[in-house]
Amino acid sequence: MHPTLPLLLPHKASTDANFCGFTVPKDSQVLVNVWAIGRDPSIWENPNKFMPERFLGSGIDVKGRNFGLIPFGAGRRICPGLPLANRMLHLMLGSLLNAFDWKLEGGISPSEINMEEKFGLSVQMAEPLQTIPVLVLE
Ligand code: HEM
Repeated sequence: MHPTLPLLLPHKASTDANFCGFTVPKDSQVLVNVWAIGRDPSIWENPNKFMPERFLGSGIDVKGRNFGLIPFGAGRRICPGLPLANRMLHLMLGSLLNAFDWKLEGGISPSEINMEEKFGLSVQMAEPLQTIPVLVLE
């Protein structure tokens, strides 16, 4: 899993809270490590493997109902742009795949793509993906 914001946005506890036996004092800053949740082998089989087909028929989505996968957060502060992002991503990806045939620069095969990540406030590919679009739709 490759969440855009590996620690979501900083949250603050509005009251003292008990979380899995730990006391979270009022006013603590709380960071949710969704990157680590996505790499937890007790939740995901082969967590480091890029396997989008793992979600086929699983019923798991990114809408904040499955806490193993919350790239948009969850609860009251869930990303309000989720419905827009969800529509735009499908539209953009569908249009790009429909209009172009994609080749990898240097003639490398898809399995050779370096999926390592570079960390910051957001996660990026350590080695940017270099692709060559070949127009198939006039
Ligand atoms: C793929 C695209 C996007 C991803 C992965 C994403 C992810 C996130 C995440 C992880 C948060 C923090 C949630 C939390 O801390 O619990 C967030 C908050 C937010 N996002 Fe997005 N977002 C995306 C697109 C958008 C778009 C398109 C908009 C606006 C049009 C938007 C507006 C916001 C706003 C305003 C917040 C702050 C909400 C709050 O703090 O109450 N996001 N987003």
